Parts: sequence; structure tokens; C-alpha cells
Amino acid sequence: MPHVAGGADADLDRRDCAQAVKDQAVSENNVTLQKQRPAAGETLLKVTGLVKHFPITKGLLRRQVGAVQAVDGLSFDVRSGETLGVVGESGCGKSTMGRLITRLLEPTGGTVEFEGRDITHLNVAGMRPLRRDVQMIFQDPYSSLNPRHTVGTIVSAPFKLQRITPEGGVKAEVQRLLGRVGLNPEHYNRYPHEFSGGQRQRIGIARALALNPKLVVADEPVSALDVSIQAQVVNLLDDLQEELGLTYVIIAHDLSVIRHVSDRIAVMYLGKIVELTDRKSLYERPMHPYTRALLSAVPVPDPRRRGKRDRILLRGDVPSPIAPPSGCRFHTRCWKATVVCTVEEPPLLALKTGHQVACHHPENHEDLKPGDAALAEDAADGGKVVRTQAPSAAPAAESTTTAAESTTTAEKTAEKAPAKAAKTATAEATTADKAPDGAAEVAPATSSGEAAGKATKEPAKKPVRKEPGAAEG
Ligand SMILES: Nc1ncnc2c1ncn2[C@@H]1O[C@H](COP(=O)(O)OP(=O)(O)OP(=O)(O)O)[C@@H](O)[C@H]1O
Repeated sequence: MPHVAGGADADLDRRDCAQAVKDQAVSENNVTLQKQRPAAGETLLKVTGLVKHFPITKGLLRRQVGAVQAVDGLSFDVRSGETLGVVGESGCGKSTMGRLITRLLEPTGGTVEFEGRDITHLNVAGMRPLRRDVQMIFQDPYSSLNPRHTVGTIVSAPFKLQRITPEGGVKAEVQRLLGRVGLNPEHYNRYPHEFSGGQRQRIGIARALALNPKLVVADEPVSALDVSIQAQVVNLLDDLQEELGLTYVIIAHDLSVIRHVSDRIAVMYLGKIVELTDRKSLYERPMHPYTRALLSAVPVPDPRRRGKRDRILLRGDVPSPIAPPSGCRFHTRCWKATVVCTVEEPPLLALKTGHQVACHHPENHEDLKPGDAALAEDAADGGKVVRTQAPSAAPAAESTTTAAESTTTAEKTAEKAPAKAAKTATAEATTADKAPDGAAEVAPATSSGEAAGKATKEPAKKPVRKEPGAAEG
């Protein structure tokens, strides 16, 4: 049996299939792609203590001198028919998590179960049936499609790689898939460069759907697209889920997108899940301080509400995953941190039904470590959060902010700061002190590497320092 990569399908490369195919293919003709799906609500995927550390090596002998702790002990499940949104700042391990659960990466530790079966260490032959059930959509519709192949070749690649001939033939099936994702089936012989970004992402979706998967992991499926196109692609994913009974794990840094698509949401910070709950609870009563900070950075379209909203400015940079902080990884930036947070890692606990959070001092809930000693001023340096009341005159500057722009870096925010500052002059005075240097506005997309250099200073704003335990009204 020829190896796929070097055999009959040697012209296919990794970009031709949303899977790292290394296994030997078995010929199966005229396969019907109908599948028995688990009942809605049943656990489809169960992840327990998932870990991925990328080794850092040095010297000729490639001696390991450290590790990037990209994913460090994730536990969650995904139920059939639901959409689990995964959100967090750049570098927090979202993509690594996506690649681990689709088994494109080998985990360092933990287990992944799909339909009750442990798939963590399946060999390539054992993985083959799974490749039909679990597919991935990638962020960049430009680099994820092979520019030398026609759309027909790209979308039919999963059939070739699995040696499956769908009923009616490959071409007819590919054209049906193209039509289903809103592309013209006549464009079967066109090349990716002849399509727009949104159309290319539709090609990627058609390819992911070719084998009628049960679970689709979409890594930033719309973040490379214009806002108007984002909505179309999100709606397409919605329609496909309803029609085909798909289960999604959607990874994004944009809370607006995540809010629209998700049933439940997992918030990640530095390789860990810090909060996991349903969409309504997360947006209405977030419990983790980091979630609150992220939510406070989401643009509010209604100018009347925007003026009343508090914004939370976190100081400092996201720490390096090579040497994450002890205890709670968020403690270096958390305004509620006390001594216990520096030494004891908070477990992910269900503090309410269906609402898990990993925090010693949760918001919207009684304190789990009341009376714990406050951090010394110098220990807290850089970890204080400044909460500002957004100036009521700021909307003009913010009203241009779109869903896509919520992915802007702090640098872009900084460009807007002077405009905001001018408008702030007419805003109602607040009771606050001046924002300390280094206060960085938490933007969901802020790159961990960039955050420090692009820290936003908002001199005209008057921040209020909140005491631990103070909750937003
Ligand atoms: N192959 C690799 N080798 C070494 N380090 C890696 C590798 N892949 C990812 N990392 C590191 O792991 C950490 C998590 O990366 P990951 O891409 O999963 O984050 P992310 O949350 O998806 O970020 P983004 O939204 O920017 O893609 C980062 O510090 C990254 O540099």
C-alpha cells in the first residue's frame, strides 16, 4: 500500500487537507458519507489535564534548557451539537489546544477522548477513521490553500487522501459542497488567487466538510476577514451547524465574534482555562477578574451605555509561558491578588451550576480566601489594575471601532488616545488619580510580545483604583 505523501497522491501537500495525513490509505469506493451522530448534549470530546510543553533546546547537541508551557492542564468537554468558544489573548495557547484536540500535535500529558474512546496516543493507522470525524478550519485563508492547486483539487483532497469515492463521484460531490458554502460550482477549476478572502475561507470550510465530520475545530476562522465578510462566514457556520448537526470548537480572540457563535465559552490565560461557562453567565456575571478585564475592552455599540461603562486597565505585560508566575498565573496583573494568589494555584471549580472559575477572589461571588494578607506594595508593582470610568464624550472616537478592530493592538489604541483625550476634557470629572505609567488597556488581541512596548497611556483619563472585592454595578 503506497504511502499517501509519496504515492499516488504525491502532488497533494499538507495544505490540501485539514489534517496531517501520514497514514496509509485504504481504498473504499462509493462510500456514503452519512454518519450516526451522538444525540445532542452527549459528550463528544472530553479533555482531561491536557499539557503541551514545547522544548527549548540549545547547542549542537540540542540539549533541552527549558520549555514553552503553551498548554498546561486543560480539562473540559464538548457536547454534541454545541459550540464551545475559546477566547484569550495572543499566545495564551488557544491554537496549540486546537491542534492537540485534533491530534495534529502530540500532547505532552493528559488525555483526549472522542466519543468515549481515548485517542491521546493513537498511532497513525488508529487515527485514520478519526480524521473523517474531526476536521479543522484554519485562520489564514491565504496560506492554508495551496496556490498551485485548483479549488476542485483542494476540496477533493480529503476524498483522495482517505481513498473514498462519494456516491455520485468526487466532482459532483465537490461541486455540491461548493454550492453549499455559497460558491459557484462552475468555479471548480479556478485557483485560490482568483477568489476574495471570504471566498477562500469558504473553500476551507468546504474542504473541512467534505468528509461530513462530527467535530470541527475552527482556529480564528474570521479574524483575517473584513468585518462585513466576517458576519457572512459566521452565519454560514451557523447554518451548517444547524443543517448538518455539527459540533464546533471555535477559537478566537474577538469576544464579539465568540459571543455571537458560542453556547459555552472557555477563557484562557497563559495555557490554562480560568473560566468556563455558558455565554449568558459569562457576559452578564463574569467571575474571573481577567474575564472582566477582557469584557471591559469590548467595544459597546450603544453610545448611551458606553458612557456609563467602567473600563479596566491592566498594567504590565502577559508573562512569558517559559517561566509563568507561581500560584495563580494572573496574579501579576490582577487587582484582587493577595498573598495566597502568589503561592497557591486556584483550581478550576464549579462555583455555580455550569460555571467554573479558577480564582481565589472571584467576582460576583463570595471570596474564597477572605482576609488573606494583601500583597506588599513592591510585590504588587505592575500588577495593579486601574479601573476607569469611560468618559461620556468618548463615543465619537470609539464609534468607529468595529468587531474586527477590537483585534487592534494597543498601538492602535494609542493612536486614538489623543482624540479621546480631547473629548475627555468635556467629560464629567471622575474621582480618580492619574493613570500610572505602564497601564496597558487589555485588548483581547494584544500580542503578549507586543503589549509592553505598545502599552496605552491615557493621560487625560482619570482612573479610579478599586478595592479588592468591589464589583461592577
Ligand atoms: N511549535 C512551537 N514551538 C515552540 N513554541 C511554540 C510552538 N507553537 C506555539 N508555541 C508557543 O506557545 C505559546 C502558545 O502559542 P499559541 O499559538 O497556541 O497561542 P494562541 O493563543 O493561539 O496565540 P495566537 O492567537 O497569536 O495564535 C506561544 O508562546 C507560542 O510562542
